[in-house]
Amino acid sequence: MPSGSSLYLQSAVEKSRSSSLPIVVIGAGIAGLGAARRLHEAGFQVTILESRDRIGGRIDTNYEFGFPVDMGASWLHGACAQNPLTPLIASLHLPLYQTSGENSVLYDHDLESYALFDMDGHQVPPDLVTKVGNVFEQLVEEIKKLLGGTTEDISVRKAIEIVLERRPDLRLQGLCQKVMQWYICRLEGWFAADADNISASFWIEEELLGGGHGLMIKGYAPVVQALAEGLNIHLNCRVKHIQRKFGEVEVTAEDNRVWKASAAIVCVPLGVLKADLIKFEPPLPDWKMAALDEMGVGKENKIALYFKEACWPNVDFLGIVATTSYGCSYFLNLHKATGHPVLVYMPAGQLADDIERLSDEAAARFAVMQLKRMLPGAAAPVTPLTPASVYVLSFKIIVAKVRPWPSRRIHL
Ligand SMILES: Cc1cc2nc3c(=O)[nH]c(=O)nc-3n(C[C@H](O)[C@H](O)[C@H](O)COP(=O)(O)OP(=O)(O)OC[C@H]3O[C@@H](n4cnc5c(N)ncnc54)[C@H](O)[C@@H]3O)c2cc1C
Repeated sequence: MPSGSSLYLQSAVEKSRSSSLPIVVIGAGIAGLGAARRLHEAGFQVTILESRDRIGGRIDTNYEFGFPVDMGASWLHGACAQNPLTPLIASLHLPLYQTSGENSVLYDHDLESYALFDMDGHQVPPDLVTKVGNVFEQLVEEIKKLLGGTTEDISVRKAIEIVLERRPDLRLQGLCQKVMQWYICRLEGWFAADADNISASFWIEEELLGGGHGLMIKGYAPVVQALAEGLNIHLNCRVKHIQRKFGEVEVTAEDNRVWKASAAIVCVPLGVLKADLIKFEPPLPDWKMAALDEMGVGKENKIALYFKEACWPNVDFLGIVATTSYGCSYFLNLHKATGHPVLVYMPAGQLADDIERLSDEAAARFAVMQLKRMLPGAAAPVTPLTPASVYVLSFKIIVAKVRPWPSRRIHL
């Protein structure tokens, strides 16, 4: 028997179908465009309202270097038939470059195609990185045991601390300790948040689609454009108020334009809802507010550096190891995947926050300084840091899969 909410949904769908009013979708990121496309194909009238002057949201393919560089999302995580984007990507003949299979301990990378360096430019022997990777996997297993059977949650950082107290044999020293911090830095990059702010149970429970991780080497833009094709989209239209009255919805923009709709689908980032930037009337129900409270937002930025030629090892990823995850660095080498001599520096969490406070030039200098630490001889081929050779993108609000944890501790 259908539940109350599915009956409500069914009657809302019926009403929208028979209404002369459109369904308004708020936000033209991939979620909004995906929803609008499905509705359009099912015969509904749809209007999309987008606050920026472009579509795509946190998908942003930049062409300033003369070829596509994704400054927002760039991987298809889960390159398999079950991924709803797969048929679209296949129909557009967009090639994927696989950076790792599904069991990569380094999240979206394989151990085979990386080069790690210490702060003095010495390459970390690959077998040492593999050895630390094995310890990291043991840590994960211990954290699973720690959290098993409890509904309480702690941060990843806390979980690691507790496990290391219980299992001092997993505590590493010297270069191995630094490599372990790089693994943690990668975990922080995956969640776009520091280890103190990532829910350990969410991390452990997270399930990914199979098929590994494929880089969209021609950029994500064609996917966004295909979804948006033929849809009625209003740009520069920031919604500030959504009111439900008499079976209809009234959506008001910041410049006081009003849209009447049979229904509204809200596809703005979590951070926008958490910051209460859109007023709902009647207010959102308590269960939705509780769900918003339960999740946090994080940050990941990208700085793309364009070189005259590639002057670094032919691996997918370059990184610096350090005594803290904050001090570690991480670059994606687009040269291996695309042939273009571009490195993309990808800070996350607190580091992304700090870098965001710098000017674009200073942020780029910081990224180059990190590169010089790894490869002191690599600085010369860098073209002068003009806007044409550097592209910096700051996403102020991004959804991190983070859940706050109660202050109560796990009872050991
Ligand atoms: C640097 C970076 C790298 C990433 N890499 C990957 C990756 O490789 N693979 C991957 O799968 N994911 C990646 N992600 C995450 C991915 O980009 C996002 O999960 C996804 O794009 C979110 O889509 P969305 O439609 O939910 O939100 P968004 O893309 O944020 O879209 C929301 C839209 O709502 C608009 N909006 C906000 N407020 C209002 C308002 N009041 N009125 C009207 N419009 C409004 C925004 O302008 C925006 O266009 C990355 C994210 C970042 C920042």
